[in-house]
Order: sequence, then structure tokens, then C-alpha cells
Amino acid sequence: MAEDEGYKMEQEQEVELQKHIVGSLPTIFYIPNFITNSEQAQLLHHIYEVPASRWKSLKNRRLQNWGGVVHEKGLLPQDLPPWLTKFTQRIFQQTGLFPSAINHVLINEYLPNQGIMPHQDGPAYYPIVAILSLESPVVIDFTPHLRLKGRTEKEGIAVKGSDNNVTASDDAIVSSNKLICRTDDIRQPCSLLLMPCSLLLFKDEAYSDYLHSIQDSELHRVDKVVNASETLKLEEQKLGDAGETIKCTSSEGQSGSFCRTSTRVSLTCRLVLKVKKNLFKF
Ligand SMILES: O=C(O)CCC(=O)C(=O)O
Ligand SMILES: [Fe+2]
Repeated sequence: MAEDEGYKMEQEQEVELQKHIVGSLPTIFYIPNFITNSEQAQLLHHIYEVPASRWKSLKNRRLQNWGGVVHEKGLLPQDLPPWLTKFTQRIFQQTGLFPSAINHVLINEYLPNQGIMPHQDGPAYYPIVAILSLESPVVIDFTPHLRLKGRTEKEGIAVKGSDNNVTASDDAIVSSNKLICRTDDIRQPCSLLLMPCSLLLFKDEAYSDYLHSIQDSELHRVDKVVNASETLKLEEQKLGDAGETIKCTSSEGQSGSFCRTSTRVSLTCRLVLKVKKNLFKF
């Protein structure tokens, strides 16, 4: 049976999310093989087919914004293309987490030494994020922080950038050296290995009380990831790469770590509840 046909048979089924909780935080879910390899290839084809002007270059990555412009007061919407809705609808239907259809997708592209600094996704979004990972594996880190809301001035937490435009994923970035750690805080940091074709979901507490980040180094440690069984696939992946020698420029791959040798692409799928139809009626 073709890979895609097998998938279609299961298409209508809702994923049993409880089975996909990883680690001690019940608001982080990891679903391996959410899409097939051929679907990954199709997505990459569409992502790289767009005109160069679709890409916005940031300091440490490139991104494409789909679904419209996110303003402080809501989304000025644009229809998502069918090659994206195929997957946003699947995420919506199978997870049952979003109250209505996903209407915004950010596509991030990271070179092997690029990452994303610790941040919280902006207030414009419904507090659930679905991240589809393509190509190179990476480790994503969740770090607890004090609630930002209402505490920023009093407790001296820096919140940068308030615009919810195309760089919305970068708003509410908290500079890591200003994080305040409380000794009585029982919340633990946690890390997950995101393999290609996997779906990461995080919501509620993981959304509002944790910052998430990806280190901008080629070498990523996997010895503490909460989805440890995924690390077995790293070996398979190496073999799949026709025996390519894995070498980091910075340092050789060591046990308990792996080297990112290729680009990673991720699709951050979210819902903006406030949608504006008319530009002049914000
Ligand atoms: O690429 C990722 O996995 C994370 C992206 C992210 O945090 C964002 O777009 O806000
Ligand atoms: Fe984010």
C-alpha cells in the first residue's frame, strides 16, 4: 500500500493526545510521523517554489508569513493556500485542541548554526501552538519564567517588541540574562528532540509560563530530552544520509549529542481569534 493511501485510512481519526504527552508537563505533546516523507517533500517543494520576496530575512533565520498580517488588534486575514490548509486542517481535526480552524502559519528556515532565542509567542494568538518539523532534527528547550503579565515592570522582566506583525513569533522576547529564577519554583526546564515529520503541540501552562528556544549551535545535546526514544532515529537518519560523515565545524559530534548538518524548516501553526475583514475598521 502506498504511504499516502495508508495515511488516508486514518485521516478521520482523532489522535489520542494523552498518549503523546512527553515529560512531566501535561501541556506539551509530541507526535512522531504526523506527516509522511512524501508529504514532507511536497511541502518543501511548495515552500521553496515561492518568489524570493516571500521570504523575510531576520538576523538568525528566514521566514515566510502566511494567513495575513497579525496586528495588535487582530489578524488582517488572507486565505491560506491549499498546500498549507491540507495540513492545518489535519492538525485542527486530529488534535481537537483548536476552537476554530488554524488561520496563521509562519514558516521558519534555520541553517545548522541558527536557532531562535527564548521567547513567548505573542498575545494575539490563541494559546496553542502546533509546530510541524521538516528536514534536520533539532532540540527545542522550554524554560520556566515568572508570569509576564502584570509583573513586567514590578519585577523587572524585559519584554521586547510589541508589534504583532510578520515577526510576531519574536514578540514578548525576554532577554535570557534578565530572567528571574525563584528558588521555590518547582517547574523544571525541559527539552524535546523534534524529528522531521513530527508535530509538537504546546498550550496553556507551557504557552504562558515557559519560554521556548532553539540553540543557535550545530551541536545539540540529546541526553536530557524527554522523548528519549526519538534519539534512536538519529542513527537511522545518519545511515539514511548515505553514510555522510557527520562533522560539526565547531566540535565533533559526541555521544549524547548530534550535529545538525542540514537546514531545518518548521511550520508554526496558530489561531488568531480576532479577525478583521476591513483594514479601516480596527
Ligand atoms: O521552529 C520552531 O520549532 C520554533 C518556532 C517558534 O517558536 C515560533 O515561530 O514562534
Ligand atoms: Fe515561538
